[in-house]
Amino acid sequence: RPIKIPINNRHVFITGGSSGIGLALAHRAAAEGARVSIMARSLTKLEEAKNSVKNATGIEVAIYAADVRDYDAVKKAVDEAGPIDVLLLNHGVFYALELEKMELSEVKFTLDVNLMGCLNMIKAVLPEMKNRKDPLPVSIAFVSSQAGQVGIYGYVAYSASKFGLRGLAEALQQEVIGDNIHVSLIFPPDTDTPGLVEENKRKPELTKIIASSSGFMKADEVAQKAFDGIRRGSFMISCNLEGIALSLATAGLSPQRSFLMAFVEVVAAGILRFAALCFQWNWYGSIEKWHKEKKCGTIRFDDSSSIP
Ligand SMILES: NC(=O)C1=CN([C@@H]2O[C@H](COP(=O)(O)OP(=O)(O)OC[C@H]3O[C@@H](n4cnc5c(N)ncnc54)[C@H](OP(=O)(O)O)[C@@H]3O)[C@@H](O)[C@H]2O)C=CC1
Ligand SMILES: CCCCCCCCCCCCCCCC(=O)[C@@H](N)CO
Repeated sequence: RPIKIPINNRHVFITGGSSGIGLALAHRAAAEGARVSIMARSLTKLEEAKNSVKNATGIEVAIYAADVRDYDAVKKAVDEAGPIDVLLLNHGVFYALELEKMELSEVKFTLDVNLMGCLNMIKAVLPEMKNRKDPLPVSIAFVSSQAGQVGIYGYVAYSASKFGLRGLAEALQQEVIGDNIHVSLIFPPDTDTPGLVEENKRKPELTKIIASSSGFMKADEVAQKAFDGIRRGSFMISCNLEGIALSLATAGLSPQRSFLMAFVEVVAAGILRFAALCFQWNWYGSIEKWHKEKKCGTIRFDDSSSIP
């Protein structure tokens, strides 16, 4: 059933709040009159973020330096910050690279930060969130990715971590609904952030081709969509038009609050499966073409290298 989660005057705690989407979320939360706390590893980046929010809104953000992989550090930060009304699990690491070229340590790092990091946070926050005195509904929201709705070339480890969040969120929602806690998953497309600039430096060609099926957004637009969805208590929050299609096509057995959206999901299911197959046809076409070109490329290279 529909609900409304207020943001104004509530405590919003954002992991990875010192950069990119997290920083945009911090700006927006402050602008909406929330008390804001941000957490990340680098204290320098946290202080810069604090200043930038202060300059833009006049609001003093609380900062916590901790690694989400370290449960004790996370627990200490959360205890210091006090009761949380909106927990935004936004921290994340990503490199686009074929599994073959990725070190196993990088795979493990991705899963540890993106998936276990969220579980550490939730374990630390949940007891106090459940025992809150305030009867208002509260939120736990995850920043996933469109690569957490469909597997994409180059994102083996990353997609695994983000698909993991979906299972986590579906199960968690059933466990916490009795405490008026509402779970959301946010699914951004490629978004203009320092993290993406870094990722683009060594992104496989095929990852670029396939990911370009969806749009490109500004971090601030993603933050706006995120808070609109959190306020409505939406389980799945899409950020652009392709994202809406993707969420409808992958609705599966996830909960739905809006009767209108439930109706659209049912009616659109067949045609969206058709659209999904067209996308797959296209993507596998690109993969086939790329392999062919690569083979030709090798032959040409071999030929020229045999010329003295
Ligand atoms: N940009 C994009 O194209 C998209 C991004 N996303 C998702 O959005 C989220 C934010 O991405 P984006 O803003 O681009 O990333 P950025 O790299 O710009 O920022 C990541 C933030 O997470 C923090 N962080 C990273 N590792 C840890 C850790 N172990 N413990 C605590 N904090 C950590 C970073 O701070 P520090 O390094 O100091 O710890 C930083 O504040 C991620 O979950 C990402 O997967 C989803 C779709 C698209
Ligand atoms: C049936 C309808 C289908 C609709 C179109 C589907 C389009 C899918 C495109 C997926 C793009 C994934 C981008 C990941 C961004 C990200 O997370 C990174 N920048 C961070 O690593």
